Amino acid sequence: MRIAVTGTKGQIALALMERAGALLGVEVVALGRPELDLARPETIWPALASVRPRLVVSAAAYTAVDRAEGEPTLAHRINATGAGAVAEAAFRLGVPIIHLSTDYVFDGKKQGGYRETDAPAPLNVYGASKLAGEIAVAAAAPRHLILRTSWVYSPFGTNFVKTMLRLASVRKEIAIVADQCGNPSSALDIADAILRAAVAMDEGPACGIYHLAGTGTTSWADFARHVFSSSRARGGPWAEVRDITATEFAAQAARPLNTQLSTTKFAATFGWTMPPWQQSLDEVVGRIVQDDAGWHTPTPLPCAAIR
Ligand SMILES: NC(=O)C1=CN([C@@H]2O[C@H](COP(=O)(O)OP(=O)(O)OC[C@H]3O[C@@H](n4cnc5c(N)ncnc54)[C@H](OP(=O)(O)O)[C@@H]3O)[C@@H](O)[C@H]2O)C=CC1
Ligand SMILES: Cc1cn([C@H]2C[C@H](O)[C@@H](COP(=O)(O)OP(=O)(O)O[C@H]3O[C@@H](C)C(=O)[C@@H](O)[C@H]3O)O2)c(=O)[nH]c1=O
Ligand SMILES: [Mg+2]
Repeated sequence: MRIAVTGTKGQIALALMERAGALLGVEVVALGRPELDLARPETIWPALASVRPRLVVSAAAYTAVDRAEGEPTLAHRINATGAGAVAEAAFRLGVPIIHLSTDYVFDGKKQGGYRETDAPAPLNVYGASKLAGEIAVAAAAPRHLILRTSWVYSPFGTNFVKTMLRLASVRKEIAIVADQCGNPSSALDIADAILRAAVAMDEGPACGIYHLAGTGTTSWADFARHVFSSSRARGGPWAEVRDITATEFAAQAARPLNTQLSTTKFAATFGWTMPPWQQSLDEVVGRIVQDDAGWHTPTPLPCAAIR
């Protein structure tokens, strides 16, 4: 099965390529700028048509949550109009689409886990643009899965885990928001889930919105604490975490306080639950610490070795 994924350097696109690479008979073709530019919808059909995929995974997006507050038009063009054009192209090709969305479509005021039937009410521009994207995708492509995930981290690209390890290599203590809760999700686990859903979509008419996230809920502060204990155990950087409130952190974009996602619908439909976040995080931290010699104090090389 040939899968086209949007975005060439995104976390989920790279994770999908890695995970599909281990499977016989699955090929992933990544499409990104300049050939496929979500901000230039006229590029989308030619790029996707040239690949002739059996399934489209729509993973590229404008994901800079704070920057989006100052660029609402661009965020909507990419995350809503662009996503809709990808879905239109999938429909025209006669193939299903799996589109990625976010926990930030919710306002975070619910106690407990959000279900697919709960009403979205985004607090920030990014969340509003992604909600508009969900609506555009569903309208353009009847054979769609919209997977809302959250707090994505991986060995790839930019994410909270890598930011924390970089900060810890230069700071002893880091102040981190402790009053926002959610489900950290490994992009590698999400890729495994996408591949399962892809097979089910190929065989039947699965469609609709599904929540898909790591098992277990935490705060950003406790998430960081776990990153540091895991890194420290492997000789990587670590720092003390000081709890602060979101109000104290004063980010540009408002963020929801609780976006725990209930994943029972995905589990019941596709027979798959993501592992506990701590387990997946340990694996990812291990890879980051091992891969990046920059976290360790460099050992000076003897002159002979340099020559
Ligand atoms: N990161 C997270 O915590 C979460 C992400 N999601 C959603 O999951 C999906 C994947 O996220 P993730 O892998 O983390 O994303 P990343 O931020 O890692 O990557 C985003 C990708 O989108 C590409 N992109 C941005 N603008 C355009 C454009 N105009 N045209 C084509 N490509 C573009 C980027 O390209 P380039 O590399 O060239 O910049 C990059 O490859 C997104 O839909 C996101 O909204 C949902 C919940 C949480
Ligand atoms: C860097 C840093 C962040 N924070 C806070 C800010 C924020 O409340 C929280 C997380 O910050 P980030 O900017 O990494 O996370 P953010 O960009 O809000 O992450 C979101 O990205 C989008 C794409 C999604 O879809 C969401 O699911 C979610 O993962 O941590 C600190 O408290 N201290 C720090 O030193
Ligand atoms: Mg961010």
